[in-house]
Amino acid sequence: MDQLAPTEKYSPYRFFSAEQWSQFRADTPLTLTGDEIDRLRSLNDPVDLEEVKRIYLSLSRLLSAHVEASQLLFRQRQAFFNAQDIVKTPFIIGIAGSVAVGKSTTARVLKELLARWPSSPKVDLITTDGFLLPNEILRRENLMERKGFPESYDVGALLRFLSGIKSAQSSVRAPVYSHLTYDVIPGEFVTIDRPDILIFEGINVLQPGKLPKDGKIVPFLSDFFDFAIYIDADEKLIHQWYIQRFMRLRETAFRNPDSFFHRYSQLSQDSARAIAEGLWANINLKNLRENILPTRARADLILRKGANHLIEEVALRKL
Ligand SMILES: Nc1ncnc2c1ncn2[C@@H]1O[C@H](COP(=O)(O)OP(=O)(O)OP(=O)(O)O)[C@@H](O)[C@H]1O
Ligand SMILES: CC(C)(CO)[C@@H](O)C(=O)NCCC(=O)O
Repeated sequence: MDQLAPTEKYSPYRFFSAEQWSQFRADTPLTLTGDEIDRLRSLNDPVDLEEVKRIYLSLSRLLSAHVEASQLLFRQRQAFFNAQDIVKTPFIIGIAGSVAVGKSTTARVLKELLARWPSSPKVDLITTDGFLLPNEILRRENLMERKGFPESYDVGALLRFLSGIKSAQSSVRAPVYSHLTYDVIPGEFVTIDRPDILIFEGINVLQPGKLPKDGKIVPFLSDFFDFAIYIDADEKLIHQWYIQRFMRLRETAFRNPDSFFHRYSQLSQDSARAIAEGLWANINLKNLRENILPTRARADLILRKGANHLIEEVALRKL
């Protein structure tokens, strides 16, 4: 693993090729069909049944072991306190990585696989996009070019949300973001009601908390996580995926007059590409280098993708 495994002996991780990793699937059954995978895939991400078998079944088996262990610990603590009234809290999985690296596809595939475990757990998925400050505030604070940077999120709301989930509150609300309008949808929320597992996905989930207004240090979002995954790839590849996705969206979503990027569907191919290159270089790449990649070493598991979006290497933290 060129960038990940300089000297494994002194690294907190163990490194596996995709082939080695796939062996850990053991007898985990394949519970998804090709059609179901087609529906879960994001634009541009070629995940298929082979990839689910190669990578995701072993991951599902590993996560099942973690969930079981945390339930055992929960029961032991109940016995320790001799208290039956302690409520079980959801197991939270964080998924981090660059814009356009494929976090949403991974999160959706995992959600479906985990929900198909024999115990049929209730699995919910939330992205941190909903916790971005509305464009109105970003404009006022001159932060429109900083969308996705730590200061563009409502960190207090993120922490309140996770702390509500972790304290087993019923009906915890999360705001919703629209990629079409490029803004938080006013007054729209999803309600999360005591799931067994919550998958929490976003570029910022492994970042330290710092309230934008007063710079005060607050807890890490990941203090609430039971397991954290980082999706990794060479920055040149992610760049290519971002541009390809933008150019595809230009032919599809941007045609919608309600799209924030509608004007880019009217531009020539070259001008649109120049816009995409600018957004990548000035916002997303900067954010990757300054704020996202530095959080990689905080993950329990790193999935490293190669040229065709397929995972080539896996790093698992030694306990
Ligand atoms: N401007 C847009 N218009 C419509 N859909 C978009 C737009 N930008 C992104 N999307 C879609 O919204 C989803 C999430 O996009 P986002 O930029 O949050 O991706 P991400 O989660 O950072 O990247 P990925 O899931 O690829 O890691 C993806 O399926 C993407 O294809
Ligand atoms: C919403 C985020 C920050 C994260 O998903 C990202 O998709 C984004 O909009 N980045 C800002 C630059 C851009 O438009 O690509």
